[in-house]
Amino acid sequence: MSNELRVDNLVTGYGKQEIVHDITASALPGHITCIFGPNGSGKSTVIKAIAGLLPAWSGRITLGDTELTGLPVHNMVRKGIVMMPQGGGVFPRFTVMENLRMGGYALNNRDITEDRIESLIADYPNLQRRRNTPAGSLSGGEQMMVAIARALVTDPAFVMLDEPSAGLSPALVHETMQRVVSLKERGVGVIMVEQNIREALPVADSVYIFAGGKRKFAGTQDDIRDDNHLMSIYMGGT
Ligand SMILES: Nc1ncnc2c1ncn2[C@@H]1O[C@H](COP(=O)(O)OP(=O)(O)OP(=O)(O)O)[C@@H](O)[C@H]1O
Repeated sequence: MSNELRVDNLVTGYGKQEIVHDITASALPGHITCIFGPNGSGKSTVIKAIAGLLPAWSGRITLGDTELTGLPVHNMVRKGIVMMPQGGGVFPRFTVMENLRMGGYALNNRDITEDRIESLIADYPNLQRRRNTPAGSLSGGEQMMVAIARALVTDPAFVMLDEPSAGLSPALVHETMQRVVSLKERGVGVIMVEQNIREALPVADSVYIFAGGKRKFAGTQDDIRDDNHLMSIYMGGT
């Protein structure tokens, strides 16, 4: 498929330690692809490799017909793939606007960056009001909004979110998932690593489960719900 983001037979790790063993997965624009699995199963490692933060030891990363394997982060951003790290990665001493401008660094065009920020921030009234406030003084939920908005400044085709619900109250987790759905509605492909399966599963168009650095399941949320064995082993019986 022309705009499909794929990893094929990905192997990677840290130092000499192989963490991800031959994982194949794909994601579509305008879809939410969720990756679930126990702690330490390699979920974050896979999305770091897709983002260009970790080299692929073997295997391929492609977007449609474009080869992405081996590209550094700033080139991945130019190809339309951005990642929001665990915790959002917002710089607390910088203002909301300064954080958003950092999202546009790879564009290398101040006017486009400013225009994009203005149109994005219009969707986030809380951030609009606090645009000159240091991000560290915002609530956890607002900081997550800064992180998501910052990921959108380059107008990406795919956004990878590493545990966006971590540390948020149940109400904010729900709001964050609604934001994720709104990304999909804009046509953005979302790849989301999540521990909060209860909130994330209902918004997922496709689901992967990783365990021990291997792919254990690929399918839809309905496939998972129908599989009692999977539910009890990997999903905590949710
Ligand atoms: N920077 C690093 N250096 C060395 N080992 C690492 C590094 N980051 C992660 N690991 C190891 O890689 C393995 C997989 O970690 P990863 O973060 O991908 O797991 P995960 O499935 O995302 O789980 P979690 O939800 O706990 O983050 C773990 O054993 C972890 O200790």
